Order: sequence, then structure tokens, then C-alpha cells
Amino acid sequence: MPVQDPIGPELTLAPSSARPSAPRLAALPPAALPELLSTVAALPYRDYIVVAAGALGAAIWVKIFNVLATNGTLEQKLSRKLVHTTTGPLFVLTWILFSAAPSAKFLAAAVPLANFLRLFSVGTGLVNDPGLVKSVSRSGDRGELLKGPLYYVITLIAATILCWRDNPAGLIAVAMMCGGDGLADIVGRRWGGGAKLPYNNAKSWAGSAAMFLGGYLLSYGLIVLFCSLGFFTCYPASAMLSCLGGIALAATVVESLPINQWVDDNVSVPVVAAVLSMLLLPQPAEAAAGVAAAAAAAAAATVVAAPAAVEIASVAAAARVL
Ligand SMILES: C/C(=C\COP(=O)(O)O)CCC[C@H](C)CCC[C@H](C)CCCC(C)C
Ligand SMILES: Nc1ccn([C@@H]2O[C@H](COP(=O)(O)OP(=O)(O)O)[C@@H](O)[C@H]2O)c(=O)n1
Repeated sequence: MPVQDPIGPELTLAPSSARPSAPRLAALPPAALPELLSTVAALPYRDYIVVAAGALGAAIWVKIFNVLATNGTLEQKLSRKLVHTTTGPLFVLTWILFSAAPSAKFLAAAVPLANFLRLFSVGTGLVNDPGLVKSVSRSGDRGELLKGPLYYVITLIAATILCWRDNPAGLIAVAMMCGGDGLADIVGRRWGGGAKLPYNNAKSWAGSAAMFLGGYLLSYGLIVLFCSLGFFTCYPASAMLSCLGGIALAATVVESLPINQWVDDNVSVPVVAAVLSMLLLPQPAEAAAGVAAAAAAAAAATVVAAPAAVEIASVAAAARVL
């Protein structure tokens, strides 16, 4: 069972002495973050304010890239890929601001849902918005909004509702789609020219290397942040290295295949990443049990008996909470 509301006013992060330390990553959010979180937690209608801020933030963010593309500061394709790379991670970062209410994930999903409706109405021509078409299409054709961008927001909706913040599979899926696939294009177009993949002439080794590294590092960062805030148990470094590495490699291979005309990579990459995360990463309950066992073993090896007993008791209590 997930922790109730690790950032709510009624329940704060457990003191570090009460949390298992040996097998988990030493990960604490930056000092300013808990302050911001407790300010947000004290707001009346907190979840609704976060949704409104997220929707406004999305519109402003896309507009900024539209302006940069229009005035020539950024090339259109780069601007579009920067929107692709940044909006998903910024969106999942807003998850930490929501309360523990069961309705929170549905409210959070309203932000990508609003963007779905916007893309759909502009893509089908119901609404005229040349700025949005310029920001998120390759060629200026509004019909393109109904492909990659629409799948992208559908994936964000699915990750929010199906995984929310107590299951790292959602974070990993979004990280592979944004940090991975987004960076593959940015790097591949610039530095991939000479060395194309033997089985796909449209993609390069440089693009795939960027996909692997970008997806891995973004997943790693998001998992460390969310687990250090108490949304799920932190994983041992070995799991972070091997499981996350395997997932990033599989997502990279899927992205590199010449299958985009059958399945959009904003669907294939996150689906493969989420399924493998469920299969390879210890699920929250297993991870808690593993952490408790390792911490108990470490405590047993400690010469001073009393602090060890306290540590074991607190770890066992933490495992029961999770
Ligand atoms: C350009 C996009 C996808 C194209 O994919 P591909 O064809 O290159 O593979 C991304 C489109 C993003 C969309 C217009 C805006 C999404 C906003 C998001 C749901 C919320 C962000 C909130 C945050 C606070 C900025
Ligand atoms: N693994 C990759 C992926 C993309 N790329 C580069 O990025 C461009 C766009 O990639 P893509 O067709 O996957 O683009 P999207 O469908 O993700 O927008 C390719 O034409 C390559 O120049 C690459 O070099 N290596």
C-alpha cells in the first residue's frame, strides 16, 4: 500500500534515521523543495489550483517555443522536439504537488486531456490556431497534430491514470518517450549523419546512443526524486543500474526499428518501457521487503545492539506501511 500523503500537512517525510539507509540511494530533494511542497499542501482547493497552473503552464510553454520558432531563434524542427522532450517531464513533476485524494490523478489527467482536445480541434480544422500548428508540426500541416502529438498526450493520460506516482512504470514510460525519443532526434539529426543503423537508414548510432542515455538518466532522476519524496520505496543501486539499463536498451531498440508507419513511437516506446518496468523492477511491496531485509542484515552486523534493534523495528514498520 502506498504512503498516504508524503507531502501533505498531516504527514511529512519520515526522519532519515527511521528510513532504511544501506541499500537505498542516498537521495534527498533539494532544500527548497520541501518548503514549496508544504506551501502548496496548505493551499485551499490545492488540486484544482495545481491543475489550473499546469494547464496555464502548458499553454505558456508551447507558446514560448512558438515565438522562438517564429522569430527564427530556433529552427522549427528543433523547437518541436524541445516541446516533445520537455513537456512530459514537466508534467510528471506537477504530480508531486497533488494531494493524496483518490480524485487527484483524474484531476492531474485533465491537463493532458485539455491538450488532447486542443490538438484534436486544431488538427481537424474545427479551431484555427496557426501558432500551435507551427509549434508541434514538422511541415506546418495541421493534420500532423492528429498523429505524434496526439499519441504523446494520450500516453501522458494513460501514465497518469494507470501508474500515477506510486508506480515507477509511468515515470519510466514518460522518460523514455521524452528524454529518450526526444533527444534521439535532436542529437541524431545533428551528429548522426555518417553512421546510420545497418537495419534502418533513417536512424543513426548517435541518435540511438542519445536515446539510451537520455531515457536512462531522466528515468533515474525522476525515480530518485519520487522515491526520496516517499511515493515509493527507493531501489537498490544494482536494480537501478541493471533493470533501468535493460529497459532503456529495449526502448532504444524499439525506437530504432523501421516500424513507425505501423505504430507511432510515442506509443511503442512507452508501452515497452512500462511493461518491462512492471516485469523487471521489483514492485513497490517487493522492494520494501527487500530493503527491510537488507537493512535488517546490516543492522545485525552492527556491534551496538540497541540502535540496531530500533533500526530494524523502524524498517519493519516502514515495510508494513508500504
Ligand atoms: C511535439 C510533440 C509530440 C510529437 O511527437 P513526434 O511526432 O515527434 O514523435 C509534443 C506535443 C505536446 C503538446 C502540444 C503539449 C503537451 C502538454 C502537456 C500535456 C502538459 C505540460 C504541462 C507543463 C506544466 C508544461
Ligand atoms: N535513433 C535515431 C532516431 C532519430 N534520428 C534522427 O531523427 C530524425 C527523426 O526521427 P524519427 O523519424 O524517429 O522522428 P519522430 O517520429 O520521433 O518525430 C531521423 O530522421 C534521424 O535523422 C536518429 O538519427 N537516430
